[in-house]
Amino acid sequence: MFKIQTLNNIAVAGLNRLPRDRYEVASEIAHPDAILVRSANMHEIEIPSTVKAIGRAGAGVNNIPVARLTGRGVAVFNAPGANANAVKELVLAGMLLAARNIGQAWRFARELEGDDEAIHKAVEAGKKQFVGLELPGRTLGVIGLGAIGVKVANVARALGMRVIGYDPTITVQRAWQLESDVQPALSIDDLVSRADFISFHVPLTDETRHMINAERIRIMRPGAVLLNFSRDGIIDDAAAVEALDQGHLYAYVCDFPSNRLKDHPRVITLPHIGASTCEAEENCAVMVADQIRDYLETGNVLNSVNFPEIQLPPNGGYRLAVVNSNVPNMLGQISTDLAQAGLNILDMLNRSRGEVAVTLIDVDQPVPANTATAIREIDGVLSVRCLGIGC
Ligand SMILES: NC(=O)c1ccc[n+]([C@@H]2O[C@H](COP(=O)([O-])OP(=O)(O)OC[C@H]3O[C@@H](n4cnc5c(N)ncnc54)[C@H](O)[C@@H]3O)[C@@H](O)[C@H]2O)c1
Ligand SMILES: O=C(O)CC[C@@H](O)C(=O)O
Repeated sequence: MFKIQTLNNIAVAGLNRLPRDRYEVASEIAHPDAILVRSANMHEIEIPSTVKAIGRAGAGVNNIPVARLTGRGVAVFNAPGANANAVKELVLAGMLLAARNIGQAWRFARELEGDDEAIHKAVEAGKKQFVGLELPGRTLGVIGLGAIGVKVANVARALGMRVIGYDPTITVQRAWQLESDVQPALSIDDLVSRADFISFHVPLTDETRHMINAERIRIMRPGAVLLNFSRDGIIDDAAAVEALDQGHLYAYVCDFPSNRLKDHPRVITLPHIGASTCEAEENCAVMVADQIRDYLETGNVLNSVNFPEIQLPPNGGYRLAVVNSNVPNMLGQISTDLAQAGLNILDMLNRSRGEVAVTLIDVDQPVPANTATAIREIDGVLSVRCLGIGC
């Protein structure tokens, strides 16, 4: 029986991918084999030594201590692209909210008082405060052209906007998906100096933290709009508020409220709902539950942020799944231990990524406990699991 701990609400469609005759799933559970999480901060919690995998039902993994877990041989999975459409739609809504002053206009309308004739008069007198602008012909700059950024760029093109993008590590797959008339910016400075709307779709890392600061805001076009549906910390909020107060920026739309931002008249904050649609929550939960199940049952790895992709079709026999440091002579030592136990290797696959390697070895008989222990004790081996029939 595998034990799965959930740290956040995970859509039922995903949990249903884990058959209850083989999986126990609960928010509080002793000795979990894997953890399913959305945005809960895992940096501060103790992750039990029994955990072999973390499944992030979403894109960003900055809430997970990935490097520490890699050192322990724990695989971290996410759900690339599974919530991208949801975020794209909210970014589009954010651009329209800002361009047409919808928040302020709505508040004005809600506060109208008197009979209908008085309201009609106040409407016609007051609406000039909310004159907005249209999107066609304006320039959108997209920083980060991954699953979300590409969708945002393409939908803006479809609306008649000019689009420029910046992503020094764009993948070939994403480049193929991008509308051909999206122009590459030379640098972040180049992009921010040419855009009317700037939308961020990068992970939060040491490199991207405060990617937008006072210096970069100074080179933005007067009246520019910032959209942050990426992560709190990508934009220096204090610098953005100062530029709004000085009238240099027009609006700031973001998914990360704070005391500084939530009541500002030119800021629209939403409570981190970029991925909060039924469709996105289901997509993420199903994708990540399938990946966790595959990893626990077969050792195969798909969509991990720290482990190499590895796929060895299960043959119904006995499998050893080893996670080890990516250093010389690991395979030699492991196969020597197997040979000493009289086990014949039927199939084997080894893949590495950075400092970590995963080795899947199918053998003709169950792996004796003392052989598994001997392999576990090899210097550089991070984890060993015996999988399949009889293990
Ligand atoms: N608001 C929400 O609810 C919500 C939902 C989903 C994702 N997100 C955030 O959005 C981020 C992006 O999601 P995604 O699914 O598009 O991820 P992704 O991995 O598909 O794309 C991220 C892109 O950013 C690029 N990038 C990395 N560093 C960069 C840099 N310094 N400059 C320019 N580009 C850089 C990468 O090359 C990649 O193409 C996530 O990491 C997460 O933080 C937020
Ligand atoms: O789980 C969520 O609701 C937010 C997910 C989002 O921030 C992500 O990075 O995918």
